[in-house]
Amino acid sequence: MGAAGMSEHLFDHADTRDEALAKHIADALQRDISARGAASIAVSGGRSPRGLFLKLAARPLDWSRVHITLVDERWVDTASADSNERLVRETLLQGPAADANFIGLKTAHADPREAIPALVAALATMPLPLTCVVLGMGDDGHTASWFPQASNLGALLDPDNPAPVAVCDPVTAPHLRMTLTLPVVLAASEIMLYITGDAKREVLARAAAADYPVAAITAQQHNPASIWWAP
Ligand SMILES: O=C(O)[C@H](O)[C@@H](O)[C@H](O)[C@H](O)COP(=O)(O)O
Repeated sequence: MGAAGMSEHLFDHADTRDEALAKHIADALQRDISARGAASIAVSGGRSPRGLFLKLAARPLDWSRVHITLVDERWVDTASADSNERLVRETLLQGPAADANFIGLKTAHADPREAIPALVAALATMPLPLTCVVLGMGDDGHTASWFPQASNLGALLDPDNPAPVAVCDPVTAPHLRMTLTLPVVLAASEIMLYITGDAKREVLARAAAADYPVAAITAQQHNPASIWWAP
């Protein structure tokens, strides 16, 4: 399924995949803690990563030196079942990992565009470039909140976009979104694509030919992603 340079980690069970990826991420975070005193990660929400987050939270790390943010967020109250922040708080920011520094992408602003200056300032407090970015992918080939029908998709995927975050109206999915832009993701030390199920594996395989937004990750060779797949 991969383009040149991408490594594939294929598992028989989601549980073993999650265990292996949690260890891989924790090792990367530990390397940055040792090398620069702090580490950073952006994680995706959605339905898939609950098991990964529970396993990652259980890894022994000095979590007070870890900075966590989201790849993207739905513009809903953080108490909503659709909130990615809620998922991260309930699964990843638990036990010792509750000491991590978390920056959510949802503010109290009714209009997400008004939140951008505050979010840019908040993200600038993280150790950058990010140590890891964990991307999910939708059946329509979106990743982050880079949705195929979004009117500003070109800007979201512009490698020279100076804005680290942007608002996206997905058109084909509920809720306005706040999302990291492509340059922030590509600048990370490691990009992981976290993919579950045969249908998504097929989407990934045709991403470049179909010009899906996820091809901005899979068809570039500047910073090849690793794929972590389970049925
Ligand atoms: O908030 C979101 O919608 C996401 O962060 C999004 O990019 C997600 O990773 C994919 O849509 C896959 O979502 P599922 O895991 O729910 O299939």
